[in-house]
Amino acid sequence: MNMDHESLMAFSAKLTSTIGGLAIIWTMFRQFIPYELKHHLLAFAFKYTSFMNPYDRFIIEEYAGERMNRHELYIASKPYLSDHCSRRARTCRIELGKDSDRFLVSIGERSEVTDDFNGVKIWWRSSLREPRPNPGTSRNVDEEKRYYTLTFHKRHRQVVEGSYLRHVLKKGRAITVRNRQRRLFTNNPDARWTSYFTKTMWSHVAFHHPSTFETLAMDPVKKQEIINDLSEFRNGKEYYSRIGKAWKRGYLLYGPPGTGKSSMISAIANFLEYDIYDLELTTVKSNSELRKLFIETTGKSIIVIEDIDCSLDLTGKRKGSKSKEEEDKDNSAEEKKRKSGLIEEEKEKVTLSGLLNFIDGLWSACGEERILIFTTNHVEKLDPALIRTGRMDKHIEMSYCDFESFRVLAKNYLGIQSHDLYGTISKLLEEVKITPSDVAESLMCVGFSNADPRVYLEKLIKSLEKKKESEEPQKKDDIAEEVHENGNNGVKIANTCVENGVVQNGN
Ligand SMILES: Nc1ncnc2c1ncn2[C@@H]1O[C@H](COP(=O)(O)OP(=O)(O)OP(=O)(O)O)[C@@H](O)[C@H]1O
Ligand SMILES: [Mg+2]
Repeated sequence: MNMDHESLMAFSAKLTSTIGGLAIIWTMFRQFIPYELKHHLLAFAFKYTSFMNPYDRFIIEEYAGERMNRHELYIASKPYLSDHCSRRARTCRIELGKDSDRFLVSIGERSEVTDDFNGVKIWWRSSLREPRPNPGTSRNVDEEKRYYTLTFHKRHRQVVEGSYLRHVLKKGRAITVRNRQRRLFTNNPDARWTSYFTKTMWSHVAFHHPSTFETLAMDPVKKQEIINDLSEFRNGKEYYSRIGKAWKRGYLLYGPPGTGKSSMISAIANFLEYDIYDLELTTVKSNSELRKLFIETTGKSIIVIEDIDCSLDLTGKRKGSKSKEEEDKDNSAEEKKRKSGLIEEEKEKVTLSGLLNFIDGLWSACGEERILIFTTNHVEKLDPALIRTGRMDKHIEMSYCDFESFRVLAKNYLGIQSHDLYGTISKLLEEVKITPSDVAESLMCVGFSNADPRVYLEKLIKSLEKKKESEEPQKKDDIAEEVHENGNNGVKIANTCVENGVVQNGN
């Protein structure tokens, strides 16, 4: 025991003197060796050590090149490591998973795990590079950077490069789809790019909307057509690349307020399991801001612009549709504006042509698997250029409640498939225009789960009858107008029609 202690002392004395010696050599090396020679010696030492070191390293940074896009491999690595290796990590990060019923474990910052791929060992390390402070200012020179380092034996380089990274990407993406909590993004008017790197144009919340195609009241044939269209789109990656078209699709939803346009968007998002980007155009200041917003959207997402007719002045101010005189007038007005500097301001504004550029122009070149949905209550107000086929691939009309739609709502709200009052309701729905939203209002029975459906169906009948009565004078007015146009002969015919409750052309 005593002997051991002595040898330990001797060893530590030796170590101290060796370190001291090395320090002296290093100081002499720095001070007395000429720069050129020093450079050559260091290069040689580096070559020698890397020759002796049998391990290679790959670095996967969070942002590749431009800070606009996160590196796909980096994004996929996190779920991959959580799923495959987190059990072996000493420091883990815990998050609440989707539906809040289980925890997601991922490897923590600056921790290491080992992966095994067909007998090849790969060491992963997650790192964080702190931002460098800018002396004299409160700002930093750059941003913090996250990255993974993969270390593996040189002889496995081909396997890692050839198949392992692809395996990580594929598995990571699949796990992301399985685990992901869908999000609802909104463009935040206060989020300005104070720094090019930090500000994101979108803020988000978890998306939980219960609307599905099952709960959506509309013509069942039309509904099935939409479901098929969406399924084809979701599985259409190869098809789109074969025909040389960007993997994107545009829908225009139109119809009166309360007919289910927003409910349809939620149903589509739930069906496809996509995120939603709700783009509020009125807060977008310029076309360049719009471009940044579009570029920041991710795949598997729906970009929604609601009430498109109210968001922009979409009346086409296109050349060609104007006469020579009008164009001359415009040109002189533009000249005046240029002089007063107004033209610069206008250039910045979000315009119809700016929007159209993203739909089928430059935006098509970046990103894929995106659906663009416009909604409007006044389809007739839209510029034909905005809704021409190819730009908006599918036009879907959401209309007033018919009997089929009522049946869906009655099933949703009252849990019934049929009732002896259905006949009366069916007849009234043929005569009265009522939105699904108003029908839903009558059928709502919050907190009375045992309530008799008859009570609510009768409530609906009452509101339909009331609506019918209020519509009668309008119908009479319409007929009177026609009669006025058709002269005396028509009066007799029209009066007879009104008395019989029939509305028809009085010619
Ligand atoms: N087709 C429908 N199927 C099921 N529920 C509907 C339907 N239409 C309307 N509703 C009900 O009415 C409410 C309002 O509908 P929604 O917001 O989808 O209408 P909208 O067409 O988007 O109206 P707006 O044009 O005012 O935005 C919904 O919350 C939903 O409960
Ligand atoms: Mg809506």
